[in-house]
Amino acid sequence: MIEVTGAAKAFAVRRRTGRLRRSRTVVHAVRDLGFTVPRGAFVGLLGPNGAGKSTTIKMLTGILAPSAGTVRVCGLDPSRQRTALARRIGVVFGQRTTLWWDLPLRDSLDLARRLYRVEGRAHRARLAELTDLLELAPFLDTPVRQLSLGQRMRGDLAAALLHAPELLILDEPTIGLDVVSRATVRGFLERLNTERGTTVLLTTHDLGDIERLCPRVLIIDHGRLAFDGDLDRLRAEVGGERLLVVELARPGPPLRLPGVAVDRVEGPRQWLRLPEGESAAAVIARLAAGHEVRDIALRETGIDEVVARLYRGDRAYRAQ
Ligand SMILES: Nc1ncnc2c1ncn2[C@@H]1O[C@H](COP(=O)(O)OP(=O)(O)OP(=O)(O)O)[C@@H](O)[C@H]1O
Repeated sequence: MIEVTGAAKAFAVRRRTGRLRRSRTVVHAVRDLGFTVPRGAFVGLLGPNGAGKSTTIKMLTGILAPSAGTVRVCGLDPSRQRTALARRIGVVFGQRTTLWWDLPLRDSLDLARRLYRVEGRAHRARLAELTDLLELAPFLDTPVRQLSLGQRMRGDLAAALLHAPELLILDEPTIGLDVVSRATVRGFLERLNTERGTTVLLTTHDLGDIERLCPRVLIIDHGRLAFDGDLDRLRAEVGGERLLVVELARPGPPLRLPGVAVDRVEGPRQWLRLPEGESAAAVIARLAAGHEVRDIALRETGIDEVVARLYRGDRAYRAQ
């Protein structure tokens, strides 16, 4: 469905270097990027700010042409065959709406139908289905500007899906949404993928989206693919360590145990980092032998921390 090979995108930027002087520098937003997404997949695209996610999405949707390499989506060259591609994919940018601000949602959706040339009967059936799945009925006749962010996002999803695209590309679809709206949008995307077989690629900073929806994650860092795999593998590779949170009877200096690093000390509490392969039971036994311990908890590294470590470059990863 998506094939990206050796793709790069560079921007020439003019910077002020003095009162009158300008210099030209080149920003490499994406370099030597390669990945494929098969039909029916649900893939999350992650990366720190400025990593190149939006640039990648713009190349996939044909808004930008790559400076080098090839990008193919649904067998088409996005920047050269943008109109043909638009009939086969749906795109939603969480920060922007494609709906008409002053029109009721229903009219905006009707305009989308004309844009995509969806025939009347097919449109009605599809609209009824999307209205049901996205619970649009209570606000179909409300002008878009009066909709809440969550309602507008559901409207945007409907507009992007009226022409039944094979591939849905989303840029931060849950940004700014409250817990309930986020759950509705996630549930909808999951059904779209499992029941309809629509391929989905989404970028997000929300790791809850990833954990809930994406069996596979691509991580971009400095314009390059830094990881391609599932979250368990990411956790195993980057966040293999576990934390032992120990509460001692009284505050004291950092504990000294062979091979165990003390991460943090707060009064009688200490956070110990267990090296990979080290048995927690053995460390606890050693600890209990020499100290008065009130409480102990073992914590796996959360996925947020794992990703933060990867972004900080604690360890270097290459996509496989
Ligand atoms: N039109 C442009 N002109 C110049 N530089 C650009 C342009 N678009 C993006 N860049 C630069 O390319 C790099 C990648 O930007 P991009 O927007 O793709 O990152 P991102 O991963 O989407 O970030 P964010 O999470 O903040 O949205 C950044 O350094 C950005 O400043």
